[in-house]
Amino acid sequence: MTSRPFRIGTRGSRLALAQAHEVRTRLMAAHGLPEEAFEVMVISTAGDRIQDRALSEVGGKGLFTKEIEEALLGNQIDVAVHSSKDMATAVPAGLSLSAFLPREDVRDVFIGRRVRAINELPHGARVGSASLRRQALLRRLRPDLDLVIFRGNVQTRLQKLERGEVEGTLLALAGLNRLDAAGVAGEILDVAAFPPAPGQGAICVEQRAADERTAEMMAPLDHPETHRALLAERAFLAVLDGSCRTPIAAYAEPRGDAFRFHGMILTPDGARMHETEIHVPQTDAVGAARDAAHALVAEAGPDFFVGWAG
Ligand SMILES: NCc1[nH]cc(CCC(=O)O)c1CC(=O)O
Repeated sequence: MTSRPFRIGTRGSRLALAQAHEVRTRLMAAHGLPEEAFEVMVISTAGDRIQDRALSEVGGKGLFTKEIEEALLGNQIDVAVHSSKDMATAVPAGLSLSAFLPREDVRDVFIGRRVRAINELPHGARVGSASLRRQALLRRLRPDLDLVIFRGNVQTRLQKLERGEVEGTLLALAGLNRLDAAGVAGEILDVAAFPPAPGQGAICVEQRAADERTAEMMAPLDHPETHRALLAERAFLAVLDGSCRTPIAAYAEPRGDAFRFHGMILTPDGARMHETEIHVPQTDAVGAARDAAHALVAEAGPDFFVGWAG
């Protein structure tokens, strides 16, 4: 270690900070370094500042990463810690994803204000979510619900729920676990009926591609199985759509040396859905996920994707 601390860049939400601190803790353990060897640097992103519109309206996933990636490229930080789910499929030139931490729980949960489960919600109840995937999946289960856009970090959403702005919301269990807040979850949703977003539950570390010293620092943190799952899910997403404008779910579930890969595309109203399930050796998963995505595109037909525009 040289004199200056190793700089870990992150957004400033409590979840983002918890994730950055997890990376720091793992680096301390892997390299026998004290806390002072690291500096966690908070970087504000457009996604954190714009709270009143759906992400799909204001430019998608890059919103949470652009300023952080600029800080990496500008050598103001050494690594950036992200939720893989928030990452666009294309990594900017000069950067690379060098480590994926062991995956947390991939499931979504329902959190109700006065009920514990989705099927207990009264007819027409208002439910908030900013995720087109969650909205579409929820519409399939409960077409009667009044779904509204619900942005903000996890704390903000829970406060809005408590204030009664909505009767329920959906969040990733991974985030709640990292915030020690899983107690608020009413119903844990099954991955078959409610498959996660590509990358959900996995923290990833981004760095300058040519920074070999940092690559060496990060190597012991990488969890190969999660890394392979994430590459497969991101390959599936890349074929279908690089942004978060569309309801797409993908989960490469480890089964021994293989993955059970489940991919799904939906129209935003949830009325139409196409899904694929394949079993594939982990080392072949990227190509198989890409093929599965192309097959889904063919199966759905061009008119399916008209509903995805805008
Ligand atoms: N879009 C925000 C976001 N990005 C990652 C997580 C959860 C943690 C994870 O998936 O690793 C969340 C909140 C949520 O969806 O509940």
